[in-house]
Amino acid sequence: MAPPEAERVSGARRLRPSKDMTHCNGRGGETLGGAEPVDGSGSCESGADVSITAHKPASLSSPVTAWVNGVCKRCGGGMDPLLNGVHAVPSVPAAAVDARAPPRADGEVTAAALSPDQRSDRERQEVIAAAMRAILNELGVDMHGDGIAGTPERYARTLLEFTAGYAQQPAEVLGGAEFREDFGEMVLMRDVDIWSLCEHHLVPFFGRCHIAYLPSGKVVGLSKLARVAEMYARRLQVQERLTRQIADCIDELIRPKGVAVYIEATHLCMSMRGVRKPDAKTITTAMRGEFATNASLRQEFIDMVNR
Ligand SMILES: Nc1nc2c(ncn2[C@@H]2O[C@H](COP(=O)(O)OP(=O)(O)OP(=O)(O)O)[C@@H](O)[C@H]2O)c(=O)[nH]1
Repeated sequence: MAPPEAERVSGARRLRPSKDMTHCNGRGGETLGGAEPVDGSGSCESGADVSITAHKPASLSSPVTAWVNGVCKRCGGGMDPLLNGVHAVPSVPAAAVDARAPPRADGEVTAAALSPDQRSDRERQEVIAAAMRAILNELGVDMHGDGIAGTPERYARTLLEFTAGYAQQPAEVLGGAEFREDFGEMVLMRDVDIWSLCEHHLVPFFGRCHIAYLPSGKVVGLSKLARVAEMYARRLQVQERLTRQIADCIDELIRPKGVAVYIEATHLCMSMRGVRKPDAKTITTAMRGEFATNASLRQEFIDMVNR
């Protein structure tokens, strides 16, 4: 008798087998052929909104049953986004695992490949976790330990946090916190910590950002300057682009007489790998308006930053 189709469920549920299923080999590894379908066995404790299909693995005497956060408690294996690895597959579109973003003329990395509208946050997390599980499997990591078992899901949440800035828009970040004020001198916010991921190696770069502007009839809520920096830092970046984006955003949103941004950062891709120069620091600046045209004002800004 042909096995029933997998049912789409969420929360704790029963698993039903499908002939299209890939199988657990008890090691969270390769696909096995010829496993017996299991009629209505298995349950899921993950609460994940995915369709999961299950077969009785050839190498196991009882069916795959217990899933916790997408991890099989029997073998530590998970869901293979490439449909050919580990024993269950989340029901996300094939396009969901295509990490290629459409190229943009200005070379900027967009979120298009990371957050298509058709996918929920939960689905995105599952796709990333599944890809991470495949990577860990490929590295030969034993996924049975208490600490490592939930790492793919943990990593997915972390990566989404690191890139949360893609979902934010400048106007929302500013939130209308502009106040008419008769103050035309330089406002400088120093020492804003930034943590970002370099788009080349996906490892952190971090440092300090200093933002100044010359008000033109209105001032902006101080926290919003730091929020603008945070929004752009929480994306895959290069330091130069991050610096430019912060300056342009403030320039366009509040139309001051000038904006200056100064970032000093350490790139772990240069410290813990590659050329291995842990003390190297990169400084980038972006000057707009009077900061670009008035050398003494620019110097005053630099002096205040380095004071
Ligand atoms: N301009 C710029 N370059 C960066 C930034 N972050 C990382 N990089 C550089 O991006 C470059 C990528 O160079 P590739 O030759 O493609 O990569 P790679 O073989 O890993 O290079 P190495 O880091 O030299 O080992 C490296 O030189 C990195 O130092 C950044 O924020 N700005």
